[in-house]
Amino acid sequence: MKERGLLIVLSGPSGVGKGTVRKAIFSQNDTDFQYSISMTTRKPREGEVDGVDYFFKSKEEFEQLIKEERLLEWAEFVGNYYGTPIDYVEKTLSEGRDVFLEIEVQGALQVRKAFPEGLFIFLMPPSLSELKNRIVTRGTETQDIINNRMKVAKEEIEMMDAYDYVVENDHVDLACGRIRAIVTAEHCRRDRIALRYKKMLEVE
Ligand SMILES: Nc1nc2c(ncn2[C@@H]2O[C@H](COP(=O)(O)OP(=O)(O)O)[C@@H](O)[C@H]2O)c(=O)[nH]1
Ligand SMILES: Nc1ncnc2c1ncn2[C@@H]1O[C@H](COP(=O)(O)OP(=O)(O)O)[C@@H](O)[C@H]1O
Repeated sequence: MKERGLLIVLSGPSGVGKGTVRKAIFSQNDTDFQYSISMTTRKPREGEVDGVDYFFKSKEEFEQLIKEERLLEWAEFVGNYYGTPIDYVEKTLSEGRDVFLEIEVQGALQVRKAFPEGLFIFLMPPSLSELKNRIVTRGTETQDIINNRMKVAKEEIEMMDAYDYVVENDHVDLACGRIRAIVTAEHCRRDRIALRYKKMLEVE
């Protein structure tokens, strides 16, 4: 039987650079994690493509998915729903492939309950002023939303104890390197109990 893949969860406050770091990780050719595309009721931003960046859903469609228990986790974040389709995650892990989720903090805490064996990484800004700077320079949000996101960000940073690792996103390349190193180390740690190595001993 194939061993299950590793569920990797990258979370952290809005604007810290989760999307940027995730895209940088997946742009590297030797990345062999599978990205789980989320569902959202948020309107697409310019350049975003349905089925690539998100599966864009109406509020009614999303509520139906919740009712049918087709989401591993979901959260309402600054006025929109976001959620992870459960079928893709289960299928991919059972094929022995690693799944990578990039989600906000409430959702990550739900996943921790469902998958305590997952690898939970909190992406940390170098400072709160740098976090605000990143949200402002991205230019996708109004002043009201920025203030709201900063308030939520402080509450989210308080939740970092629930994670296995904290990675500072000072420079995108450095943050990616740290995440890849953590995943590699986690695989090596789990290899201690891996069936394929135990089986080696059975061969005369
Ligand atoms: N709980 C949960 N959060 C998600 C999911 N997909 C994306 N998010 C998070 O929702 C938040 C808002 O995402 P988005 O509107 O794309 O804005 P941005 O990430 O700040 O550019 C971010 O913190 C995302 O990481 C999901 O499936 N579940
Ligand atoms: N290490 C970094 N240094 C400087 N700017 C960054 C860094 N990482 C991300 N950014 C910028 O910060 C803004 C927010 O990043 P984004 O990936 O959208 O955050 P999140 O997905 O966590 O909300 C973007 O304008 C992005 O280019």
